[in-house]
Amino acid sequence: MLDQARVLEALEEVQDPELRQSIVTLNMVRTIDIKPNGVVSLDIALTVDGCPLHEKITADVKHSLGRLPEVKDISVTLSVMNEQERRVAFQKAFEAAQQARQGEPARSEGGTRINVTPPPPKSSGKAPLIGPLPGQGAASGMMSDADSTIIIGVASGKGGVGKSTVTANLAVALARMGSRVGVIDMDIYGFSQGRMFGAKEKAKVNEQEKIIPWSMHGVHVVSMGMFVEEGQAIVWRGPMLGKMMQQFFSDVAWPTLDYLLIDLPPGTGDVALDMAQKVRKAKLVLVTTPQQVATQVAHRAGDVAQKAHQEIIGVIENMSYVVCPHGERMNVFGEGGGQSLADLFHVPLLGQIPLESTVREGGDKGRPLAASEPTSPAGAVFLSIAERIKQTLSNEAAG
Ligand SMILES: Nc1ncnc2c1ncn2[C@@H]1O[C@H](COP(=O)(O)OP(=O)(O)OP(=O)(O)O)[C@@H](O)[C@H]1O
Repeated sequence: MLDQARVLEALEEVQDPELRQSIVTLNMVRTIDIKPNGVVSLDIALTVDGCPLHEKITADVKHSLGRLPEVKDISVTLSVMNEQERRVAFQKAFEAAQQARQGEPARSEGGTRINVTPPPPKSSGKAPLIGPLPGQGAASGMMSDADSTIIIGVASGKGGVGKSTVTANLAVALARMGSRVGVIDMDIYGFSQGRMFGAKEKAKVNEQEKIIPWSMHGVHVVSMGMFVEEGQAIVWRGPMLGKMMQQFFSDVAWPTLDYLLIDLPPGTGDVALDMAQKVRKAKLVLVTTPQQVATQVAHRAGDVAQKAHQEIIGVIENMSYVVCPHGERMNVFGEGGGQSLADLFHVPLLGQIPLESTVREGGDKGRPLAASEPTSPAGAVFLSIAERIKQTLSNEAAG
């Protein structure tokens, strides 16, 4: 007999593509109505209005329910969670990711799985390579609270807002100010730091069998691009991604660093959750564009960070305006998104970066603008943001 329990059971396999958990676990299925003629009507609550993934969720729901022989037709209505429901959903996603890491084997959904595990370092078996789960003792190296490297994750709610561009330019700007800077390109599905920094070489290991980071424009960088070509499909899920992050911290011959920036994948998926849990001292910068919809999605990334008690140090608004030939500013993508996101989290808006073709060209040519044209309008903003971050953090350290 077709009842709510069977419908829910069938829906278990449908995941929120961003939170990577079942829509049932996340309480996204609000109502189920089953008519005697086999028509099933559902109300699914999205985590945020304008969720760009609603088509996928609807298609997945229809696909899963369509496999039940008694189901003759499916009608899906989408609504939006309120603040309280959203918080519960994020908490559940967070807890599920935590459980998944405890011993679950790596899963792949087909496609290429690339094992980048280098030969075990000589120290393996002695020091723990991975940061502990909360309450499991002290972490080691750059993941530990004791190490003085300041770790800053660069996050965005959605792709294409310029998070990788901002990461590269901020790193260069910090290095120009005399800091020792590293970058981990954790944007596993869309890694681009190799291109942005102009690095092409594949991974090399030193005598201790640790990966030697690329070193360009005064910045040390590791990326998936050391192992595979940009654009190559990589299909990895939770625990495997956690392992990747572990390797990028522990199995790399990092020099002493003042700052380590982490280019996170867009959204609030496994990597962001993982970093929040493993690298508890990591701080976060949120990148958004001026549009309200981008801000709403970035809000989710910030929400997850706050759940994990991760400090958000500020918001960077990218593609904020175009400088016209006579010097006036034109807000092509609207305005106010960065400030309203900053206000939501009670953090400063660290800077507004103009939309400039030189920014894109710098990224494509492997010469970040902060290195090639630091006095251009956008170059100067990158430097002022780096200055502001440095100042904020040293004020914090001074108490
Ligand atoms: N301020 C800017 N002016 C002009 N072009 C920009 C600017 N910022 C970023 N871009 C361009 O926009 C595109 C997307 O930027 P980028 O790859 O940094 O975004 P992203 O948020 O990291 O995306 P994803 O997470 O999907 O990889 C790139 O072509 C980049 O050169």
